[in-house]
Amino acid sequence: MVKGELAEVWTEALQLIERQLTRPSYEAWLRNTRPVSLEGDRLVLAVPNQFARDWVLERCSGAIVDSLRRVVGHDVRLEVVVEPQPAPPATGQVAAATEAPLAPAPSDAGSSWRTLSQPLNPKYTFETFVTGSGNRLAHAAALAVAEAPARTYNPLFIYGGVGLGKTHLMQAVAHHVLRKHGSRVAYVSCETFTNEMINAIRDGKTLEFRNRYRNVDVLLVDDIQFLAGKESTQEEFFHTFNALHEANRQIVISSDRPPKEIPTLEERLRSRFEWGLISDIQPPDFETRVAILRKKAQLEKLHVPDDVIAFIAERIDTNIRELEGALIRLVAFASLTNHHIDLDLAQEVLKDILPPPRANKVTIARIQEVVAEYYGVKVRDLKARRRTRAIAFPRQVAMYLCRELTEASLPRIGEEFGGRDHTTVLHAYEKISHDMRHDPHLGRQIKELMDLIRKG
Ligand SMILES: Nc1ncnc2c1ncn2[C@@H]1O[C@H](COP(=O)(O)OP(=O)(O)OP(=O)(O)O)[C@@H](O)[C@H]1O
Repeated sequence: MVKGELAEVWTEALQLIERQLTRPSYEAWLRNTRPVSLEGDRLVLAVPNQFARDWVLERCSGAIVDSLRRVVGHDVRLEVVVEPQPAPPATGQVAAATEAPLAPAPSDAGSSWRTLSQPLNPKYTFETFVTGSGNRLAHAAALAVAEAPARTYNPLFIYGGVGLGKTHLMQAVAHHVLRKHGSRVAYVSCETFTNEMINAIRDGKTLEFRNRYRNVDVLLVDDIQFLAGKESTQEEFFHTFNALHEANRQIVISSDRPPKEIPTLEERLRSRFEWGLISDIQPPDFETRVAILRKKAQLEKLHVPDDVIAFIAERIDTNIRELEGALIRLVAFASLTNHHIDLDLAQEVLKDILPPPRANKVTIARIQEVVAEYYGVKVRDLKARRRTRAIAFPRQVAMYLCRELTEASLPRIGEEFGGRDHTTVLHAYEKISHDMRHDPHLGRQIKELMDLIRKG
């Protein structure tokens, strides 16, 4: 398997493995693994030392093999080798991190500066971030902050559900600031901040810890909800926040919920988080999901037909990580088994990971299936360019039902019927509505079809 594909497969597998292990175990042992090769059913994994090798083989080979089976669709034999150099970070997010993540270290900061920021994923930039109704405001605010740190919203607080792009957006700010201003940027997860603080206390180096964090131009802290219940970390973060804010430095924070819903967050911190701008990210709508998949395919130079993209986008509607995961799984499977990617393959390969269509959710695909069967034509014909009367009528009925029973826009319905214009859909809708009023027989057919479609 070529390197890029292997990285993708491993990225997806890591996301599944992560769910099966405790966070500290995952961070300690799997974060620094590197996939070396996957030939046939043999996966070679590199770890930094013998201890890690023993641990991985003894404690998580089951999780690894199990996750890989789900990604590539067959059993995999695991081989772990020791690679003494520090392996490049290989979590889902940073698998391909190659560029130097930090701005040039200020001469007085020395090596401690280098250890301050976590590595950035080179792919998480504004250029690769697709905007849509759910994230437009958060994107605009992040861009404004990146363009002019500490001059617009300070702090910027971004919150949203799992896998909706908070980390991507935070790191896009970091990349942009580094590139444009060459400033000192620190991107850390709340957990890293906490761990570093604990270590500093243990090693009697609290002063150094403070100086490091209070000397940056832009501080980005991811997943701040993990401050909940950690009193001394909250205390420390409070002072860091004040020092930076007073010195007119930019602070960007992300969380899975708004400040007032973070339990046991001290009032003084909560109110500070609310000083600047609070912006949420909502799940993407269908068009944005399609655009994200297209962008991903384009960035990875993958050819994925439009109907396959629409199929995945229709079925995964809440989590962008899962959306991308489904695409990667499909591409990996097709490449491993030398298959051409089409809708049949997508349905087969993704059947275990896609949520079942919601019982009461009527989709365009469902309407097309029912109408085609009812009138004895093929779904393929409904989507074809042909205009014969025998097909035109069921097609118009199907378009009418799509407009009545789904929330899809006219252009989107047109897209699903062989890329027809939205005016064609509107015409079909008006024609069938008109005919129904004059033809009770047609009225009964439509009613019958609606019942069949809703039965699911
Ligand atoms: N608008 C977008 N355009 C392109 N890719 C996106 C977008 N939003 C999210 N992604 C991709 O989806 C994946 C998950 O995003 P990310 O890790 O930023 O989510 P998150 O909100 O931080 O999740 P978590 O709550 O688990 O920390 C990433 O691969 C990211 O690149």
